[in-house]
Amino acid sequence: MAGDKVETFLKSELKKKNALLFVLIDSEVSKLEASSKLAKDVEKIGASAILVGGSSATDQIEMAKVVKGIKKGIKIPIILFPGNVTGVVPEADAILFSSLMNSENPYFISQAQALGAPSVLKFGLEPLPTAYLVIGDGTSAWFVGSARGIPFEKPKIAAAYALAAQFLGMRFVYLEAGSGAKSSVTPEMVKTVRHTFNGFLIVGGGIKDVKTAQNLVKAGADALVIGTFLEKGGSLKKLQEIAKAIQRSK
Ligand SMILES: CC(C)=CCC/C(C)=C/CC/C(C)=C/CC/C(C)=C/COP(=O)(O)OP(=O)(O)O
Ligand SMILES: O=P(O)(O)OC[C@@H](O)CO
Ligand SMILES: [Mg+2]
Repeated sequence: MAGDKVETFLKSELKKKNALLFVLIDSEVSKLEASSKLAKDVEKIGASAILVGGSSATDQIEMAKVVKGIKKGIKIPIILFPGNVTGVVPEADAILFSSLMNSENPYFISQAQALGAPSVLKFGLEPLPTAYLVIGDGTSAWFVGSARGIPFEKPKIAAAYALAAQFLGMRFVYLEAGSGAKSSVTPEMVKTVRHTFNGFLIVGGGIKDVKTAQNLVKAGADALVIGTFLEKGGSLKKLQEIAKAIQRSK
């Protein structure tokens, strides 16, 4: 088995930094050269991991190339963020082995996982057991994953799912407003989930400014995921400001 190197690394980073920044690279959007450079740059400014994935990333060959290319230049872990079995590729360090718990389609709750698990083992990827909870609607993850989006203003429902995840032995919860979401998950929802869930709490979707990031971390997020901001040409300087701000905002 792949051991628990990445999970241990993330926990020790968390102790040092208080909250972590994960950068999402969508292999459909950023091709090989651009993503290798991006990964190096974001490592320099304090990102703790690179997530590679996309809800419509079906080109496994391209994704494998991107992972291989990124890996050469960085020390922080590469964590796969699969939208389907096609998101399982070799040479990454770990995988968000996620179940979209609030999907209406059992495929995204347990079938994709069953189909992908043998490759995870074969490629020696460290599986990070993750409850992937889609909040709101209208985003790619919501549509592709047939999610019954948890309403933004229903934090208790999110907390109930997070508690169920904990009882099922999952050590990560990912509150996902969706890539490019108009607004991020509310700090109130993060706070409510934080009170209930003991594990590693990831929050993503629509985060693009310091204030939002700080408020989510103050509410209890352990890691924030940022993707679209960079895809849309957001500056590394601003990303660095976000990284610095969250590392002392709890
Ligand atoms: C564990 C394995 C093998 C599979 C998990 C399968 C699951 C649970 C999928 C959840 C549904 C889904 C489609 C999730 C998408 C996750 C993801 C990579 C989102 C990133 O969003 P973008 O793909 O960047 O959004 P755009 O498509 O808008 O770019
Ligand atoms: O692209 P953004 O909106 O930063 O969202 C990141 C991630 O949560 C999407 O899965
Ligand atoms: Mg994308």
